[in-house]
Amino acid sequence: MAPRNPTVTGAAGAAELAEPAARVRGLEKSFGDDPVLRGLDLDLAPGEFTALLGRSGSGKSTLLRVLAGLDGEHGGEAVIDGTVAVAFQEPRLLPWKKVWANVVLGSGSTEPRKDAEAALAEVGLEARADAWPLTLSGGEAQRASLARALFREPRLLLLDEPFGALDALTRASVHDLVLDLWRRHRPAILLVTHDVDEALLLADRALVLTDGRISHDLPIDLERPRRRADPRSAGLRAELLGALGVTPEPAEGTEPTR
Ligand SMILES: Nc1ncnc2c1ncn2[C@@H]1O[C@H](COP(=O)(O)OP(=O)(O)OP(=O)(O)O)[C@@H](O)[C@H]1O
Repeated sequence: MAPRNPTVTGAAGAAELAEPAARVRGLEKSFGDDPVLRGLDLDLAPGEFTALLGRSGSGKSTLLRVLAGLDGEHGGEAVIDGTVAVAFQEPRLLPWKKVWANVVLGSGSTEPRKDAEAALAEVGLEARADAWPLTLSGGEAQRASLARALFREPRLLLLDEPFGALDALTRASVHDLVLDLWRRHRPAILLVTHDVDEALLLADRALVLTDGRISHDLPIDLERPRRRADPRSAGLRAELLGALGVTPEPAEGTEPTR
């Protein structure tokens, strides 16, 4: 994978960094007569890891789709400063192309095989470069999907429940991988998740989407050890669960919010 864009250093780079990776103002989105997003405002800072929580049907995926430019018309403004990449819960790899070809698909790389191998090595999947996507395990497919998303060095990486379909052990290893990739490439990340503990583990900031707007925008202690169920996050955890209408439980572990 190419190194991060060197233009982010120096005076011009500082000005570039000051621009939010995404700037959303008064975003409105309806399906038929049903409004989903109702005047939503949001800034995502460069390099910031943000988790987006909200009850089922609150519009999280709709917001991601608008940011990714995958949805048609909307009201208000959504400005993305730079390249955007998306990874979904179901890795959308083309089954008729080998894993390596999926990674560099549409990238215009002049040395696609070499570039794909480097990107796959970064996610620990170099041995599967010549595999067909349908032969990958869920965790492997998600790693390939991350390699493909990061290959373009996006300034904004949108993750729509990318860990949702993985078993607990695989999920933990992909969590570690995402944190590692984020630290190395430093895109701004917007992660949709139903799991408050996952948000507290991974993100710098937690948002809750309620009634078409960001109802809670909570910073997470950046100095904390990034581990599950860290007691320092207990107050914030209770606040987020309260915002989602879930009764907090004292037990550790995953807290589904649907
Ligand atoms: N293409 C579409 N056509 C019609 N309605 C849609 C469409 N996409 C989403 N919706 C509706 O918009 C609302 C928000 O959907 P969205 O998928 O954004 O919610 P979500 O918060 O991501 O939900 P979940 O957590 O269950 O994935 C829902 O009521 C959904 O039925």
